[in-house]
Amino acid sequence: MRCFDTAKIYVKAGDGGRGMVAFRREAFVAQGGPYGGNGGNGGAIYFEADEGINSLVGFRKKVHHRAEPGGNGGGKKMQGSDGRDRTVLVPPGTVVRNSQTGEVIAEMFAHGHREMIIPGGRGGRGNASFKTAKNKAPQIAENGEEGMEMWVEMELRLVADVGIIGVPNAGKSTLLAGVSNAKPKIADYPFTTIVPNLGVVERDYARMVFADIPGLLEGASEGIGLGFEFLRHVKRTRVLVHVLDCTSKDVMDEYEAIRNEIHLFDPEVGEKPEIVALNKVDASEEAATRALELQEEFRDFGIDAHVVSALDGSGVAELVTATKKALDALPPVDYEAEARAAEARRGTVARAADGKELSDFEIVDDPYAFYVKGAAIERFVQMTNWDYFESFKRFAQVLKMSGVEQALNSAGAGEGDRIVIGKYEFEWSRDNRTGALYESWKAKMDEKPAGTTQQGSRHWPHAAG
Ligand SMILES: Nc1nc2c(ncn2[C@@H]2O[C@H](COP(=O)(O)OP(=O)(O)OP(=O)(O)O)[C@@H](O)[C@H]2O)c(=O)[nH]1
Ligand SMILES: [Mg+2]
Repeated sequence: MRCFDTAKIYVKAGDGGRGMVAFRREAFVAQGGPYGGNGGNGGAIYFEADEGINSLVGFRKKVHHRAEPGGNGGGKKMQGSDGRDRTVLVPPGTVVRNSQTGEVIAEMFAHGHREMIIPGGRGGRGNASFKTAKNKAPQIAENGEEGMEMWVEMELRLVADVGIIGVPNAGKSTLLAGVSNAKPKIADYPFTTIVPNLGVVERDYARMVFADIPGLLEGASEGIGLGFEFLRHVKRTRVLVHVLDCTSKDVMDEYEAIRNEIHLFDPEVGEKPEIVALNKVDASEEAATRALELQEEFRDFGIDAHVVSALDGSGVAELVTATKKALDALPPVDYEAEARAAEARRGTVARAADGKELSDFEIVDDPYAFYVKGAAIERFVQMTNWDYFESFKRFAQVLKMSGVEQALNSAGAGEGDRIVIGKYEFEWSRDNRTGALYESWKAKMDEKPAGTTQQGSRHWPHAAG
């Protein structure tokens, strides 16, 4: 079964720009201070609900969505430019989940609702930012933080005011086509409609959105048949139009079956105002007579039932008028409150390393290497620019301060063992005197092919420790 109301896409925030190492060189300034600017921040990924879009089908063609990286810092303390944000437009009613964890990260209900999904990577600091009383001429700068990437799953929950429900073949799609501009699939066998159709109905200068809810049948609330998927769509409608086929032998049984399903699925949905359409009265004399009897029966229950023919349109205008009256009687939807409530229901998307300490890590080893796993230490390593010896020394310092060095030594890491932190791999050495550090840094720099940078290289080993 193909379903067009879900999609899976890849989003990535922009990487932060690299910080620069530069020194002031001006006539009459004898000892120029550090003058390297910070990198700009990467662009963020935003989602925005737009009523001009009514399905997720377009995301089949466009799967990857990336925000712009930040610019690198320049000399004269020039800050790199911030990367442009990327906004992904989705139809109102889209629920966005982290596809790995299943966690809901945004609910895009009202038109215009805009939300940041992933923050951009932070710009790396240039050497001007590293100046201290002790080190007046730092030769150190950071890489920008990598922008987070994520696969997200989107599901379109219809935002329809009116849900058309009924057993298969009752005439739901025919009714939707009759009242609105929609062109649903209509055929003389059950389950023609497997994707909910939406139709916009204009009445008295007001707009109502009708949804043709397909495939409701007994057992649907337990996930049997097609029903369960679509029952979810009924949730957000405000009024139900229940279509009955008067040519059927057991109209009342069918009515009860659907009511039971809805009630089992969600009692709250069962509480929504319901209007009954006694359909197909044009089909035969019997159907017309039966319709009038049924109308009486419903009246006894206090239910407003309309005799209609979705096919030739008789009674349909009155049905729409009654539907509008039922809608108008309900309190208006407070979309802003809904958006606030939705936001309160979930946590904010934070950078993985935010709020984490460098000392929050664990050591995992296998025959290949010792892995140091911790969001903050991984970010630190990723942002280290190995081109500068001072960065390398700072790295060695951080390994000591955070307790990583001690943990690796206790775990049995020995001379020449492989250490992996995030995407970077190192060779372990217990000798961490400055001279030894410098030798190993220099050896690796010389080894590096000319013209390459270390950015993004997975296996550029360094001695450290
Ligand atoms: N005579 C007559 N036939 C109708 C009427 N309404 C629908 N039909 C016919 O009934 C059959 C089913 O109609 P649909 O509108 O596809 O029914 P549905 O409820 O959407 O069915 P599913 O999508 O399969 O659940 C089609 O052959 C329609 O032409 C009506 O008012 N009179
Ligand atoms: Mg249908």
